[in-house]
Parts: sequence; structure tokens; C-alpha cells
Amino acid sequence: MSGGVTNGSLLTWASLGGGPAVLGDVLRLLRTRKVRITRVLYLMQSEDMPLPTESDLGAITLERILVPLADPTHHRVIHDAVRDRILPRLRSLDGVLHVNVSSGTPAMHAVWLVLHAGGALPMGTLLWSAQRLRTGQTRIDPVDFPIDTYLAEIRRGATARPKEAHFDPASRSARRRQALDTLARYARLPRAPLLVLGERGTGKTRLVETFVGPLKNRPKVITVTCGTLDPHLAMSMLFGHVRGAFTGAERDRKGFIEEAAGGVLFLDEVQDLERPVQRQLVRTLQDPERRFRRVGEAQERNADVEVVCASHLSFEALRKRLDPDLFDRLSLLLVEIPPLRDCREDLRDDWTRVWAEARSLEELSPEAPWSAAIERALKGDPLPGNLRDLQRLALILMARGSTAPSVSGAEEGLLEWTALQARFHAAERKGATATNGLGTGAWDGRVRAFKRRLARAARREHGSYVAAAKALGVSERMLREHAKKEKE
Ligand SMILES: Nc1ncnc2c1ncn2[C@@H]1O[C@H](COP(=O)(O)OP(=O)(O)OP(=O)(O)O)[C@@H](O)[C@H]1O
Repeated sequence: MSGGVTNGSLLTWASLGGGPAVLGDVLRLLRTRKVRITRVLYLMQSEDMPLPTESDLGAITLERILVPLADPTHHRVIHDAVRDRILPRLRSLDGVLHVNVSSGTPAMHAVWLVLHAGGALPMGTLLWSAQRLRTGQTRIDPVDFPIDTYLAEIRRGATARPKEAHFDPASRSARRRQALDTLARYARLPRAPLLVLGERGTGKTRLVETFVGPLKNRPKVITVTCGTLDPHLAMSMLFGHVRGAFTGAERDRKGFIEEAAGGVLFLDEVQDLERPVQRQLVRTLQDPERRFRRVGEAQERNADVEVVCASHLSFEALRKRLDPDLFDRLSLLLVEIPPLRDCREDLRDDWTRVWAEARSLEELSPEAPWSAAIERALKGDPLPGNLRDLQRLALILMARGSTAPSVSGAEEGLLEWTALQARFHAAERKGATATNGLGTGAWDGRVRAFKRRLARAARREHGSYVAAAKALGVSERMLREHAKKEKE
């Protein structure tokens, strides 16, 4: 490499007709982009494919690779041939690999994209699309199509299944009505982070995705379930990273903040974010421009995002778990979604909605079954799982009948549900004692809290960290790390 010019190899399928001429143009155009190709890997389906001339190639080495294909329009055939014949050759290539994805059939083009996205091509490989224009000239463009990002988006779209109910703000109970009115007022304020609290299963996620997003006129909602982020990667997942920022960072990657640009970034169970990430978030939230840095990058970026956070913890418990500055910022606009047991007037509507959504078989009645017994059961249960308790009942009843459950069938199902609910209530009580102040958040967080306790207990027992470390045969530094990591 010299003067910003990179040496590399170009991989291209041999084409009939004007293929070699286009190849000559591609090599020339790459040179204008400071890419010096020293070797062309020329994939030929048969020996009689036309070859580029010396004037096309100059000093470039032409390496012909014979790849017979039973069907060049068949993705699997192409993939298998490339995997077996080409990929092993690429491992020993010097310099950067450039692939001309436009040569060959559309199926060949697609296979390059997939192999690249899947990481099968050497690190740093660049894809180029070359087009012969009507004027007879050729143009090349880098292929900027991050398949994995698109797939994630498509999957998100697929999870928001069209049959899913949008959150219905109409409610009969005063508590829920008040909460939703407040939420609607707050949501209309631009650039003000919003905190939604509510027990598990009260529908917070759906509420933010289908009610808050549209209210903010930002239907795109990127939901991040904070407890599922790998603690070591959380910063990069949220803020993105640049290539080389850490081992395995093979290319620049946008974080969720950038992905949410123009929409809403929804941080679900925000207390599960690691403290350093929380601190970083404070910086971004207090900046009206929402500036941030990708991991490993000095330059600041900004993203036009609205931020909404949610937690199943109570106000007091969340205050203890969050960085104080973050809590201060998030709690400016706070809405608490009441549990179902405090909104009994809405139970029948909730039940109807849950039934309609849970109805996975066409032959099941679209009408939610209703009887005095169902009403008694629902109204008499503390419903600790909220909407999920209703989902459980719906599934039990559905499993009992392929048509609208008869009242007697429903009653048997109700007995089953009541027995199961009793087990959940018991487990809930036991869990409340068992967690013993370790919190109810993500497993990682609870493990850390446990280690913190052990480290602190060891210090109390032995009088100092030095003595405790000696007695336990561990390093003092590690003990101190465990003891301090988060403020309780
Ligand atoms: N309006 C609705 N109608 C029917 N079902 C709903 C509605 N809102 C939510 N649900 C269902 O209820 C369940 C709980 O909803 P959601 O996940 O939004 O609650 P949550 O408060 O975020 O709970 P968690 O934090 O446990 O995920 C989900 O399975 C969801 O599909």
C-alpha cells in the first residue's frame, strides 16, 4: 500500500458477450478510486468463456478458476460450488478482496451478498456493482446493503404481526384512563424522555410500540430489551462501534440509537443496562442534539431520536437500581400503568382483546367466551401476570374445544387455570423471599449483586479486603471490584 492506494484482488464471473470489456472498465474505474488490482480471479463456468485481453489487464495477473455449474440460476448450486471451489482459495489471498457482484446471473449476485453478510468472505472484502450504461460507459458503485440490519428490521416487522391489537386507549376504569391520558399528554412533548412503569404483562411494550410511537408521529420504534444485551457489548450495541474498536469488531456498525433515528428508541427494563452504559446515556439524553460517540470513535454523531424507557420495578426500586443522574432525567415525565387487578372494570374488554389475539385456529370462535364463572374467576384472582394470566386462560380454554367453549367446558378449563394460577401465586411469594434484595432483574445483575454481597461479607468477616483476600486465596483487587461495581 502506498499514498492511500490499496492493493487487492478482484473476483468476477466470466461473462459472455461484453463481459471482458466491462472487466477492463471496472479495473480502470477502481484505479480512479485508488484501488490497485494486482490479480483477477476469473471464475469460468467452462473453458470456452471469453478471456480479457492484455490491454484490459496490463500487468495484472489473471487467475482462471474453472467452476462448472449444473444450473447458474440455482442459488444452492452456485453457493455450494463457491463454497467448495472458491472460498478455500480466498484464504491465502494477499491484500483486500474486491468482488464484482454484477457479473454473472442474478442468483450469483445474491449469493455474493449472502456470503458477505454471513462473514464467509475475507475480512474487509468490498463488494462492487458495475453497470454498463446506455451511453456505452460503465459505472461502478460500492454495494452498501447491510443484509443483517435489513433482516433484523424485517424480523421486527414480522413480529409486529398485523393481527396484533394496537393498544386501545379507551378504558372504563378511572386509574387506567388517567394513566393513558397523562401518557398521551407527555408523549406529545418532543425531545423529552418518557418513563413508563408497570408490572410485568401490563402491556407496556405494546403500549409504547403502538400508542406512544404514533402519538409522537414516529411510527418507527426500536425496542431494546436491556437485559438481553451482552454486558460486554452493551455499549457498542447501543452506541455502535467502528472497525477495530475491539477484538471481533470487523466493520463499523450502527448502534440502536442510530437505527432509531427518526423514530423512538424504546429501552425496555432500562435498569438492566450496565452502569457505564447508563452514564453514557445520561450524556446523550441531556444533550438536545442527542450527541453520542460510537465505541472507538473520537468524532461525535447525533441522532434524531425520542427516548422512551420502561421498567416493571416500582418507582422506589428503580431509583435504587438506576444511576442517580439517569433516574433524575428519566423521572421528569413518569407514567405508571396500573395492574389489571386495579382496573377490574376493564377486565372483560381486556379478555376480549386477549382472546381475539390468542385465537390461532380459524375454527375457534372469534367471540371470547364469557360466563358468571369466568367473571368470578377473573375478578377474584390477583392476576400477578396481568395480561399473561388472561392469555393463559384463553389458551387453556382453546385447548379444550375447537368451537366456542361451552359453559361447562369453560368451567373445567377454569378449574385448570385456577390451579395453575395458585402455583404462580405460590412461586411469586417464594420468589419474593428468595431474591432477598438481589432484585428481580436480569440474571447477570442478580449474580453481580450476589458477588457484591459475598465480597462485602468477606471484608466484614476478616476486617479488611487484604485479610479477606488472603483468607480466600483470591486477589484483593478482584474482591474490591466485586464489592464496588454498582451502588446498591
Ligand atoms: N392491547 C392488547 N391486546 C391484546 N394483547 C395484548 C395487548 N397488549 C399487550 N398484549 C399482550 O400481553 C402480553 C404482555 O404485553 P407486553 O409485553 O406489552 O407487556 P409488558 O408490560 O411489556 O410486559 P413484559 O415487561 O413482561 O414484557 C404480550 O403477550 C402482548 O402480546
